[in-house]
Amino acid sequence: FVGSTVCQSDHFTYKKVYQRGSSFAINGNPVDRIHFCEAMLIHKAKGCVLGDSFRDLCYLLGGRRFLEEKHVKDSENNEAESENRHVKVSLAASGFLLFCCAICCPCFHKERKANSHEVLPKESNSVHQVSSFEMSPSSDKIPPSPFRAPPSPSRVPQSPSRYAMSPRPSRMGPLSLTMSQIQTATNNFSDDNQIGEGGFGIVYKGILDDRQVVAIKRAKKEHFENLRKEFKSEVDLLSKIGHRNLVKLLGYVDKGDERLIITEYVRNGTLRDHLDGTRGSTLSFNQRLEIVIDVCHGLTYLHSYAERQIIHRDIKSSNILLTDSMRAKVADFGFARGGPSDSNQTHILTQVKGTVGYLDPEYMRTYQLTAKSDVYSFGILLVEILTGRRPVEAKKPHDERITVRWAFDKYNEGKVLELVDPKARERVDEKILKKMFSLAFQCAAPTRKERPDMEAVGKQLWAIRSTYLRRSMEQK
Ligand SMILES: Nc1ncnc2c1ncn2[C@@H]1O[C@H](COP(=O)(O)OP(=O)(O)OP(=O)(O)O)[C@@H](O)[C@H]1O
Repeated sequence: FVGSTVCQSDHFTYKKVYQRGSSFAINGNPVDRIHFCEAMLIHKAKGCVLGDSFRDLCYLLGGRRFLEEKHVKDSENNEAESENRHVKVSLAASGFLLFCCAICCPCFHKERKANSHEVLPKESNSVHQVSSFEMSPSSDKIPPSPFRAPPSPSRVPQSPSRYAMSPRPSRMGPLSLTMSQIQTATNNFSDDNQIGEGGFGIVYKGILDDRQVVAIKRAKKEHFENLRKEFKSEVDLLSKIGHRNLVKLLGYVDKGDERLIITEYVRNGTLRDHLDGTRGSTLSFNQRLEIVIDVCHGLTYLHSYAERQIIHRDIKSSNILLTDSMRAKVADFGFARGGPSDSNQTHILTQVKGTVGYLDPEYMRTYQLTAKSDVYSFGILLVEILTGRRPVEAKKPHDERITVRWAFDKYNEGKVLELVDPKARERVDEKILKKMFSLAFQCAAPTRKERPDMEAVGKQLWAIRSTYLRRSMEQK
């Protein structure tokens, strides 16, 4: 069987040979099924109508099923194996490489306008409820949130002992709480105490005996087994870090059928809430600047100053919590993992995890994770905070759906003022805006070598901020 379709300027073909499997090609270049379906998904988001055979082939586009054939294993401990696999993955992806660069690179896009493709999203319908996911090799279980699939313990080798489950109930951090104290603190996990829900489970507000207010994340029981690694990862990494721009771990419970993570309570909602205006007032430019500087400081600490480098992997506006004084704290370390442990290693080869719209396209393509993947997400976040738009806006016209690309086009047309969040309260100097967008595009460059590290980003942000403050003083 040979299937063929043309979407925009791309020609998709696949062949199914009896008892010999299938082969896939885009514009004549062989690619694997994952990349084939990802590319189809991008075109689908742009309005290309797929025939039944293509829909079946990439069954559940926008869901996870078509990702099941990805056989990439976590390989922190097996460098030789991972390098081999890397070669295989790279070879499989080579035909797709040019195509992918063209769609993911805002810089590339300028030259290729006539022949352009959508940037990234695998799940463009995710936009208004962007949620984390991981590209897991196999998972028939229903993911806890639409795009967050549970890991697959059967195929993914358990990572080193730092992720291994302790059979004993364990607590750490300054708090040592019993289950009954937690039940009292949360009114027996009452709905009134519920403050949010994510892929891991429900988050409750708890008030301890000494009136201290805490946030308690309770793993969903139905995904218990699958969330083990995420739980351990979050607890383990959070316990090793301490920075004012990172949510503090206070304790955890790992007993019987309960997995709870207790962190400091950050009471002023998420950055996304503030961008949406659901918290009343809207953010001033200075507040936006200070928030991104805080996030940048948190990430700089994780990447360069923590005991061991930590890559967050899920930087997004709903994971940035704000205090009453509008200082930002990075939360949700469920997908975080240690960076390369040895200085000869440039990257780690691992499953793709993160949130649609914020995911580094190079990591998606090669499975090579470095701290620069966080830099990419930070670039997307920067565009989001300046424009107020989510990374993917499915309800906008086609050419505005991928916010970073829309912004890049406008920027190149010299229309930077049109990019500013209409909810922003003040008019900001165009030169300052240009510097901010330019920095965002550097961070969201298609390959990691083009992106600055977080420390360099911080320096640029400080310089922008001092220019902004100077100009504001001059205007008074
Ligand atoms: N420490 C905290 N203080 C105050 N509110 C919190 C805290 N942690 C989480 N929340 C609230 O709970 C919500 C859910 O958080 P959680 O980290 O579980 O999921 P998420 O990041 O929104 O989604 P996903 O898990 O799919 O990435 C957050 O959006 C936030 O509103």
